[in-house]
Amino acid sequence: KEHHYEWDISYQLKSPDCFEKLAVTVNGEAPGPTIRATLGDTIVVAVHNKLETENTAIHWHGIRQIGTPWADGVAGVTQCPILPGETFTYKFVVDRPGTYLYHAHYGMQRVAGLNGMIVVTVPDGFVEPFSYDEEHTVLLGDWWHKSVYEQATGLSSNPFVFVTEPQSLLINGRGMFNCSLAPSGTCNASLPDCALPTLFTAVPGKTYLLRIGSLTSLSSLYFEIEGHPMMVVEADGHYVRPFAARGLFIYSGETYSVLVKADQDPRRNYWAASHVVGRNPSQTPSGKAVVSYAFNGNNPWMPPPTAPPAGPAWNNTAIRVEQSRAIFAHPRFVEPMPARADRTLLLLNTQNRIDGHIKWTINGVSLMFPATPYLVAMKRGMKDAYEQRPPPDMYDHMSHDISAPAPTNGTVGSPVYRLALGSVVDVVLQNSNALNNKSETHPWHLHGHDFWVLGHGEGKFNPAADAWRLLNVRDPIMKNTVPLHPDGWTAVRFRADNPGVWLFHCHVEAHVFMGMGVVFEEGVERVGRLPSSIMGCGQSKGLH
Ligand SMILES: O=C1O[C@H]([C@@H](O)CO)C(O)=C1O
Repeated sequence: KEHHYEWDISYQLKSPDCFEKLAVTVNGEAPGPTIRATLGDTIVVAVHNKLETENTAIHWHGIRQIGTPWADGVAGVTQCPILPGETFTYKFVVDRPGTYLYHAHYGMQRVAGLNGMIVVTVPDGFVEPFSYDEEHTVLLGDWWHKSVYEQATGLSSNPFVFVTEPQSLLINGRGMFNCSLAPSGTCNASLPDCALPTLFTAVPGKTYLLRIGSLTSLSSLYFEIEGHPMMVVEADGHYVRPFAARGLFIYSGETYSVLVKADQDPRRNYWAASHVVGRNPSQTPSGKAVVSYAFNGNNPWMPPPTAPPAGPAWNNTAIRVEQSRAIFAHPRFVEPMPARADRTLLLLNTQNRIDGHIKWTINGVSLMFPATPYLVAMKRGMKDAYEQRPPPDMYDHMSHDISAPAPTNGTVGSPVYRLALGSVVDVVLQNSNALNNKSETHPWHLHGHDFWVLGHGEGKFNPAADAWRLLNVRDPIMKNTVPLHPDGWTAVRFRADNPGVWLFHCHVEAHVFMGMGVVFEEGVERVGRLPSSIMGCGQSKGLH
């Protein structure tokens, strides 16, 4: 079945947390509509860029784009940006059930609000390893009152100005900001789109599947519902060995499905809350929504009688690592993993000062996209369109001290890891201290593939020692996004079996903007004829 959408992308004045601000919207809405389809369906989205003065591109996060690498939606990697006034049509197949996301992938535009969810259901007759009565989608976000332009300009300025912590956390596009903190006239609790929090209704006794996704730009979150524990059953489109939790740590770019039973006192309402973890949340109030039972006499708009839950200690890294380590494939859905890798990349992130600018580098290289999208440049053999020298597979892991800021400068460039088609690649992400002497959380997202999550560890991964023995090769979960925790490492394995050019990057919008990503290529010669609609910029001018 084909699903057709016509999307007008435009700026609109929105006040999701009562502060009025320009937001990039889909057909006037931010977040955009949820795309719903069944396994094997084709999605066709005609994107009309009505931003007047700004380009756009939309990435379908978690969709592997098998055979359609030009539809991945990353401006600079898989296509030229969509210019104001232009229409670009994405067409792709949803080939695995689960919960996925979409968002802008042009500069830092995602910060301005263009995001939403994709729900792919199983076909009739397919039995999932759990059951439920109804479902709700829960899209988590963070929100700034500064414009995306101010944020991007600060990051690329000398002196460097970081984006600061978000003013609000959003749940399905709604947040709560204390207006008394804002300059008068900018914030008003009676603005129509801010007056009420998101309401989730529940029928007493029913079991709900919550499809939770995070598209925060910076924040790592903990999501919980007062008095209602969760059973985690799906992650990034893969069934997990179910585990119970009071709440869920979720990182930007991840999705989880959890089961929640509506078995509490139906005569009152309950808070659902998101809290910042991993960074100091003192500037960011928790996100709040309300769970209300459909029960005679219960008023859905009555605030819950209790104080919202406070969430865990934001700086307790250990409990977050513990959750990461508790996620395994469901025993009946273990995807067989190749026993060993053909190639291992040890990728160290450092924060560096390059020509007076603060950048993130991976093995010394800060990624900057070339003017010609990689996919076009590589398929057409435009060798001077991007850096030909490959980036390093390893960093100097013997001598590098991860608890000290980077001692050396890096370079800014556009090199590519060229992977043999069909080969198995291990990637060990290694964290280190930024220039401020702190190690941060970095959720890494791989385009075009899922990876097996081999493990998370503390300190420095040492390939020569017995670090490999710590890895789970028995029932690793597959995901497309995984956190790299502070002061630690994360190891993943994937099969480079999807011809195309694929970004692998930190999903913190400011960090990828500062260069925290790498590009993989495999089998680009096997990619079918490129649509001319992805061309028109850089050396592909005139090929449009
Ligand atoms: O990328 C970042 O820059 C600042 C700080 O590290 C500057 O040194 C910060 O908190 C980030 O997440």
